[in-house]
Amino acid sequence: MTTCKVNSLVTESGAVECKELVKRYKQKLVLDQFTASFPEGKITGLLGQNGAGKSTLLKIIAGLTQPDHGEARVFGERTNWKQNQDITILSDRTKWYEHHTVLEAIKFSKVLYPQFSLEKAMELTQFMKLDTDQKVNTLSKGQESRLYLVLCLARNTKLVLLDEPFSGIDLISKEQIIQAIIDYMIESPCTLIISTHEIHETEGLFDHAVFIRNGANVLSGDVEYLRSTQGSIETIYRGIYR
Ligand SMILES: Nc1ncnc2c1ncn2[C@@H]1O[C@H](COP(=O)(O)OP(=O)(O)OP(=O)(O)O)[C@@H](O)[C@H]1O
Repeated sequence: MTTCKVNSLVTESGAVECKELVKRYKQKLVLDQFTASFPEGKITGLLGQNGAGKSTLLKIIAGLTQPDHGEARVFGERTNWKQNQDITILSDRTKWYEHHTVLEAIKFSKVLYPQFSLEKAMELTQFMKLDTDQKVNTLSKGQESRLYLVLCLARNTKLVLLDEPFSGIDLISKEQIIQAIIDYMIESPCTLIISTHEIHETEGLFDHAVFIRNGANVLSGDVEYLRSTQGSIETIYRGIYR
């Protein structure tokens, strides 16, 4: 497949604008002039194979790591620590609240984040079928992923970055989580960027897609437009990474 960028049909301004981001770890080039726009109020799938640079990119957008070159702007501002209250990031390596119960983890989040909604957290906890009295360190991987998602979504930030929220989760749980995200977006619209290499199950979730290969944006655009011109997201993905 040829490398190209598709102009999005979405007219909203980019909530996140990345320009010529370069990131190296020692000699390894991880982001290579990465440039992309992530539309406001939409769900963007950040798609790519293992090691493509997805997590690194999300960390730069969240201001957790700095690029060597280029810039990321979130709602018009260069990423900085002050935006912490406006950005939620769910990292696949996050380990939170291990000795707390689910309810204690929720209450602790309320202390940490002023905008955190206890009401929304309890609603999501019920939907995700989590036992509020269970200790976090006894949760299965799938239950743990559900809890992290509850804690992220209840923070009510304008930008939510979910790094591999579906990894290690069974199909039914995945579908429930996807439904929870869709419901959440209807009730509390925000800008959501989700990194994943699980295209098949998540295809219907995305409004916008960015395909990253070897740290570069090789294709991006409105999902409906991509589908109408190039086929399903899964077909496009196979074409890019085969
Ligand atoms: N702190 C680090 N130090 C050194 N190398 C790193 C570091 N973080 C990431 N890398 C390397 O950067 C490359 C991109 O990693 P990254 O985690 O961003 O990819 P990814 O697309 O999120 O992968 P996956 O889908 O497997 O999670 C990989 O080769 C990884 O080994």
